[in-house]
Amino acid sequence: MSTTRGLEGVVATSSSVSSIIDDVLTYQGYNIDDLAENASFEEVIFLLWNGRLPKRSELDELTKQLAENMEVPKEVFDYMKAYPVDKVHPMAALRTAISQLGLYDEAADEMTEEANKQKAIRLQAKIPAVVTGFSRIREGKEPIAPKKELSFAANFLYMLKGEEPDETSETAFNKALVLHADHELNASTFTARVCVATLSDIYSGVTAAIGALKGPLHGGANERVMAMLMEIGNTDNVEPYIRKAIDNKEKIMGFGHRVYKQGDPRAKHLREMSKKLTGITGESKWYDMSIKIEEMVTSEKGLPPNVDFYSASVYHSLGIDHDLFTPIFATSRVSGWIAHILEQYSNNRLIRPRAEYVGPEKQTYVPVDER
Ligand SMILES: CC(=O)SCCNC(=O)CCNC(=O)[C@H](O)C(C)(C)COP(=O)(O)OP(=O)(O)OC[C@H]1O[C@@H](n2cnc3c(N)ncnc32)[C@H](O)[C@@H]1OP(=O)(O)O
Ligand SMILES: O=C([O-])CC(=O)C(=O)O
Repeated sequence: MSTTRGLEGVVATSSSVSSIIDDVLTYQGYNIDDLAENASFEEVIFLLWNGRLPKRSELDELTKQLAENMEVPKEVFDYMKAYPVDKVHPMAALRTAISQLGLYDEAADEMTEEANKQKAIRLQAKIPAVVTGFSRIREGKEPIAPKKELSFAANFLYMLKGEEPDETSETAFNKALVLHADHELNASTFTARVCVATLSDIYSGVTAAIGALKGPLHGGANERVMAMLMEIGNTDNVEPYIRKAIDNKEKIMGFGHRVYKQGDPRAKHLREMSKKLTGITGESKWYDMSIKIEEMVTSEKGLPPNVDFYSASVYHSLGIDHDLFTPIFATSRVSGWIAHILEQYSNNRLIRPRAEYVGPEKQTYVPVDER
């Protein structure tokens, strides 16, 4: 038996949800550049789940179903109020709350295609209320009920802040949601597929995926990019800070990727958004510092930025708390997880690879008092 560390380059399934070929990312064959410029997040959800873009009436129907399912059972918020909120990371709160949502879904273990599609809508619809509700509760405020007439992106920002976003913020947030929606067999999506391939339910699959996304080598990197920018503080400090990190062989958050070698095609959109939004807020230092870091890490380490690098200054400019960056990633990525979960169910086989045994052999049991 031979092993490949971290399963690098291993093709573990076939999928028609999204592809990365020669550093080009497509969702169901649509280039991400095209979608980022033109699509609403609701259209992308439909695309990922159905394999084609919706007609107007289909988009209206999905939007209506999402709006009707956005509210979260009161028990979920009551339970959140009992969390040690000042110590709990929002990703941990999200992981628990999504698992808890399954307790209040009578169809949680119903495995028909129709039941799973309905649960998919309920999960996608409720995740903004869960993320924003926790954010409000930890500030000692009540969660805000969604407004049915707002877009998915606008509703998220509305429920977070209590006021409807301006058009620039809504457009930027929608674009960020589109850019994060799916990404082939990344670690959290693989986790979701492994989980549901046992024929476990969709809530278990999404809960497991949230756990995987939380880690700093995956979705958790965006929050840490902002922590790095805050620590650096200003453009003059970039050079010595990054030099030290490179010399000490430290991982620089927001750089590198297992699949992309020339660069992550999502980063350029986020870079543009960062430039625009930091210009509007009058805090262009976050963008200027990011550009300087990118120049240094790219030229000295040959590592281009990934999706997490510029999303940090984008979300910061939208006035979002830094520890909500990864839950926002999850709010978008749940659409991709669900697409992969439904695809897995439709052609399922248990995922159970092998491990090469490298431990001791031919051991003989010795009673505990004789060891
Ligand atoms: C949405 C996402 O998940 S995008 C990724 C988000 N994660 C991050 O931004 C965290 C920082 N980046 C990383 O840790 C890595 O680049 C990963 C996890 C994304 C990819 O990891 P892998 O494909 O396993 O690459 P691996 O970690 O083995 O790195 C290969 C080499 O490049 C170096 N390297 C990779 N990324 C970085 C980085 N960000 N900073 C410094 N060095 C790096 C490694 O130290 C290693 O060097 P070595 O061969 O001298 O030991
Ligand atoms: O594909 C990966 O390994 C990580 C990533 O960029 C994503 O999940 O968006």
